[in-house]
Amino acid sequence: MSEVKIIECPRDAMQGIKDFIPTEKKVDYIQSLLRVGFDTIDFGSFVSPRAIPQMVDTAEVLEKLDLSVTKSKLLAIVANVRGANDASRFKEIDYLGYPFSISENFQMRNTHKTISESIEVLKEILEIADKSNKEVVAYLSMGFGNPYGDPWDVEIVGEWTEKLSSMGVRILSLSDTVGSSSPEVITYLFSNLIPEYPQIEFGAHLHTTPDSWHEKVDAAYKAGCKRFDGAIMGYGGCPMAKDKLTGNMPTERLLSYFNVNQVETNLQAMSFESAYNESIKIFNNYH
Ligand SMILES: CC(C)C(=O)C(=O)O
Repeated sequence: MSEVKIIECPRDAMQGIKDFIPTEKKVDYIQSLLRVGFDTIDFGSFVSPRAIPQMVDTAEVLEKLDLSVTKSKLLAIVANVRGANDASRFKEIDYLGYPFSISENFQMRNTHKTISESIEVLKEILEIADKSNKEVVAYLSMGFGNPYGDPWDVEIVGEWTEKLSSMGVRILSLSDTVGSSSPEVITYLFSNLIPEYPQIEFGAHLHTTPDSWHEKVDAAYKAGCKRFDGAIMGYGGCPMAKDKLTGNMPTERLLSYFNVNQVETNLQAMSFESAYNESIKIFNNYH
């Protein structure tokens, strides 16, 4: 039995790559991840192809995956009601991931909506998920700090957690979209929010520079977080934050942390190695 959930995010790794990665290559890469035993694969997004052209073939990728080899669940990111409706048609998708930024500036940049408009969107997405037998994973983007000039403090994060909880969100991933978190803030937030909201599964969607991955994971794990997002080699980052683009938490670092600390992840080492090689093929060839 795994003691932590690891969510692999090929979507976040690929979404900012300019060269179009052919659908078959995406399928091979995601298919290799499906064999590893990750709790969830954040495999694609149903968003405007004008905003994120790389993800235009998410539906086609999904149709080509062989899901008989896996117990991993599938998560697709949606940024509006249209995307949620598109994703909800696929019974293979378990989770609709909704990025909700507590930075007005970033929310506008990411979805062309204000925070209060985005809350209305989230209400509708929760209803769509409910009707289509899916669960919403809400991401509190800029959850650990805000470099875009909007007010940010831990009380604001607490107020938004309360609001999302009252709306029925049951999985809330604090998201460090631009890698601005510090171990102190990570510790403070998880160790206060987790006991206060026992009905919520909290996750850490961390972005990081190579020198600070360990202190971030260590802070989150020791503060009680059991759900971690990562991407092999730390590829990717949010294209809407191009001025502050910071890579994802490298999955191999997460795994080494859990290995050293004897935390069971139940991942298949050999399959992870093949997936690692598959992802290197992609990221060496497409930029
Ligand atoms: C959609 C979310 C999870 C994201 O990729 C980010 O905030 O970095």
